[in-house]
Amino acid sequence: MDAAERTFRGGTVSEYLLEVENLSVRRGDRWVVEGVSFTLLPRMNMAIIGPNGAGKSSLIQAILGIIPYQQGRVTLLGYGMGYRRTLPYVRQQVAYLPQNFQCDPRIPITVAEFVGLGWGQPTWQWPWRHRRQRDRAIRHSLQRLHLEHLAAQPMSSLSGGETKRALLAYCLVQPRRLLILDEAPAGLDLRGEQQFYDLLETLKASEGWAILQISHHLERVRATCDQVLYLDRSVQGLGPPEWVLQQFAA
Ligand SMILES: Nc1ncnc2c1ncn2[C@@H]1O[C@H](COP(=O)(O)OP(=O)(O)OP(=O)(O)O)[C@@H](O)[C@H]1O
Repeated sequence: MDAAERTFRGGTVSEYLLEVENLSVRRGDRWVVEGVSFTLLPRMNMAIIGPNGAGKSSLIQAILGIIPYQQGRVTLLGYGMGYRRTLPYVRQQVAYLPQNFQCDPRIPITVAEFVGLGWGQPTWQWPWRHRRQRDRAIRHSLQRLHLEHLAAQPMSSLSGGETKRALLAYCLVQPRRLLILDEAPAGLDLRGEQQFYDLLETLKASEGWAILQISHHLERVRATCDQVLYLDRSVQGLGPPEWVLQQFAA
């Protein structure tokens, strides 16, 4: 049941996909994120920009529950991220593409198996009942990313560009509402980066994803994003790309 459905059933939830309220994160003995608030609408593409060490990755990791936050509130699809009962449902709606992802060669996982990790059913259902459905979803996802010929290869043997495509296949293997990217195309050459973003735009349009992305590529942010958040521990600017980039990243 998502936020729209809960509204339909008479609940009082907002139209936002993601709401971050007054979030503060401590790492070691320092506050690295302080009092950050913003909202994300369905299908919106928002970039988080800012200097090195500004707290961008920490903010995203706290939103995803990878690291703890000390103050504030995160609401995804109308559910507080702190509720264990709804967390598996909420997590299934979100995919995260980390910075510099590389599969450890000591982990013997094939590309198809890796993509399958993105496919989830509620935990109370028996997994083997869905095996056919799952295999079909993996095959379809690999086909869409032109990775069928690599399905049985170890993940760790893929090139940088192929690894990014496998990550997108992982996102695509089931319907999702939100993609969170932490400098996802880092490490690709210019052509690879262009191909990655073209693919992302195509999939965003076809899948209806909202995107929250950390980026240092200001020209691309200007051309493709709806909103920009300039972070330097706290929010320095939030608004349309033209305005934020002119004010804070000139
Ligand atoms: N595991 C950690 N323990 C302690 N401090 C950390 C840890 N990880 C990051 N930090 C510190 O938190 C601050 C914010 O780091 P973070 O990686 O969130 O910034 P960022 O804006 O994503 O940086 P970059 O653009 O360089 O990737 C930095 O000062 C960093 O040194």
